[in-house]
Amino acid sequence: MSTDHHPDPALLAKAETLVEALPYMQRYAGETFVVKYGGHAMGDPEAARDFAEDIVLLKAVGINPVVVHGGGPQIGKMLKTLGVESSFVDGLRVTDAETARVAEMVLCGSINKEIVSWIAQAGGRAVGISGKDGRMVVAEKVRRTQRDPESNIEKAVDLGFVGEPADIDRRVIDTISKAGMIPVVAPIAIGEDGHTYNVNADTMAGAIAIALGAARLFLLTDVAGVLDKQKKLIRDLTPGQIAALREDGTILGGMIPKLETCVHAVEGGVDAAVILDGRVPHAMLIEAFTKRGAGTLIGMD
Ligand SMILES: Nc1ncnc2c1ncn2[C@@H]1O[C@H](COP(=O)(O)OP(=O)(O)O)[C@@H](O)[C@H]1O
Ligand SMILES: CC(=O)N[C@@H](CCC(=O)OP(=O)(O)O)C(=O)O
Repeated sequence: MSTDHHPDPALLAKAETLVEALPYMQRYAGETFVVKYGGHAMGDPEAARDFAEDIVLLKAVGINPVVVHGGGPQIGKMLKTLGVESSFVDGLRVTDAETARVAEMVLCGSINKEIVSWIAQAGGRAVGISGKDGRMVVAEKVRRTQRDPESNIEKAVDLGFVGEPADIDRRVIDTISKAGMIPVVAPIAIGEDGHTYNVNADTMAGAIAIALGAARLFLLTDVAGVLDKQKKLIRDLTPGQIAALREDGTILGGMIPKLETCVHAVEGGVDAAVILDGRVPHAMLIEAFTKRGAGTLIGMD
């Protein structure tokens, strides 16, 4: 028997990490975390394995994780293979009937089932669904206008079958979560008109987070979080500060709809939304269970 009372420092550090996580685990037990896994964050198999382990760990400590995934780059690749032209307006893919068919095939088919498999490999039980299943998400057609550069007149642009959630029935997700399983949702919805609608994955995740009264909305992407003009990570933001950063041109491109989703979510009752780097190993665990956190946290003033 050892008489040494000082354990290996490396083991002690591991134990301390677990103890540091305890108050966070206690705080979040029984709460819902909605996690959006973006198409860009999805590329690397190693990162995908870490992501799946984090999700299974959240479930194991009594949190209800709900995964909403993207797949924009993968849809783009398939459309190219099939010779279908694709364009974007304000970060939204213009979706005709053929594009909607391909988006549904890629999102609900290969990507959704791949994530379900990763979670299974990490020891969890995931159920892959789309917004159509159980009539969970009923979408309405997105209406946009654009200024014509020649006449300077605002004109309506038809994005086709691009939808935004108008009505969410949480029963399917609740049933899966209560059964000890993890819902994995593809951002495809049904319209009142019976058509298939393509929904931006950030928008879908935000709407589901509000409907579930989630404690956290995590948006996993391919940057460290929101960066300032010097490319330094901004750790905390409020809706007011986001409006100012948009005004001065710090926030551009895909970050604009992402932050709109975050503001909408926290104003809709989600405690906080966090933009995280999905390429960083275990970014979600660092954010949820350590004092340091990771990424940019958006909360109310
Ligand atoms: N201030 C900013 N901080 C961080 N990223 C920004 C900022 N402004 C614009 N971006 C861009 O937003 C991108 C993330 O949005 P997007 O490409 O739509 O992500 P995803 O495909 O994961 O949903 C970043 O890769 C970056 O190019
Ligand atoms: C309407 C619309 O733009 N839908 C998106 C859905 C996928 C998505 O949002 O994927 P990421 O999160 O990986 O970008 C699209 O067709 O690309």
